[in-house]
Amino acid sequence: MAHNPTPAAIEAGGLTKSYPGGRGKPPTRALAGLSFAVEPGTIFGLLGPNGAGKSTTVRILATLATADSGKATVAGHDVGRHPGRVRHAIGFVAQKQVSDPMDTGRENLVLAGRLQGLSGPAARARATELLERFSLTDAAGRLVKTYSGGMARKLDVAIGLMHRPRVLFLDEPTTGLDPEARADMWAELEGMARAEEMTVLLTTHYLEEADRLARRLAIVDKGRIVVEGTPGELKDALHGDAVVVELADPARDAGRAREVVAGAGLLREILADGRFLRGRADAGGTALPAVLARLEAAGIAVVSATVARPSLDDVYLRHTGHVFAQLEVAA
Ligand SMILES: Nc1ncnc2c1ncn2[C@@H]1O[C@H](COP(=O)(O)OP(=O)(O)OP(=O)(O)O)[C@@H](O)[C@H]1O
Repeated sequence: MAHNPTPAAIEAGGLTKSYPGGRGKPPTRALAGLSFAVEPGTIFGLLGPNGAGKSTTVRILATLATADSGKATVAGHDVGRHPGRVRHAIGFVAQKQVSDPMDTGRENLVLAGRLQGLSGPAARARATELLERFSLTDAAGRLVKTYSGGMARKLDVAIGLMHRPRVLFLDEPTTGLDPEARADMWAELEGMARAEEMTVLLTTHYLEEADRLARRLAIVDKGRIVVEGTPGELKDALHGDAVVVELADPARDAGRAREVVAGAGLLREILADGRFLRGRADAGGTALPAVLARLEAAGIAVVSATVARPSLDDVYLRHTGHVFAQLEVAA
């Protein structure tokens, strides 16, 4: 008998979506045939700059928008045919605050639970559990308007979890948070995903966030997925470390330095970039001393030299052809 693999918790196949341009302008193509699948119980990251199509994808999967073509299932339900079943199985944490600032944290949670169909005692018990999980117990009785941005964001995530969804959509959970609140949120989300055994689809425009939280991630550019894999796989596929040498007198030496290094066969993809000579090597730590020795022998002075493992920035550049812009959205 054929082995029946575990069905994906989220499956998107060939999604397309255009928005009308208005005033005779051509339509905006937000999704141009986007496909991916998420294994149950894992965090999957959709990574891309503003306008790449991440929110549109999440809105279609959460049944808040319809695709022009393509197919999607969430928790085994077709989003087009059974939107009610999908809604029952998911939690959706949008970018906008959903809690009521004039209620306490606990009141917000209990009300959300009641709206989602929990009994009073069940909603109160779940609220207590989630307040504890997100380190909000001490603030539970305070009005949300007194919360910091990070606390309000954590409360929003807790609201999305009240009915124990099997799949959680998190749309840019740390946009607008300061670095300390962001790090705190990452730690909370890691613990939450483990404890709740949920599937999480996270959209983000922070490379570091995807690297830290996602088991697998896909880079979205212009409405399609350009590459997908674990953060490690994507970085390893770049083959080798980045070696960077800063020249003391680039105007005089850059061309010759490039020739010397290329001639020795120590680096590949060599690029003279202003003061810097960049290249790749399988083992940067071994290649660098040899590169420096050759340059010294050729009388070329060096100011500094570094070896770095490839980062997701390098992955992004390789697959999209442009540098990742870390766009900060004002809170
Ligand atoms: N309601 C709409 N009407 C017209 N165009 C839209 C609408 N929503 C999104 N778009 C356009 O579709 C494209 C994809 O937008 P989308 O919001 O999905 O991207 P995103 O990657 O989520 O970006 P962000 O990080 O800003 O949320 C963009 O060009 C955007 O301007």
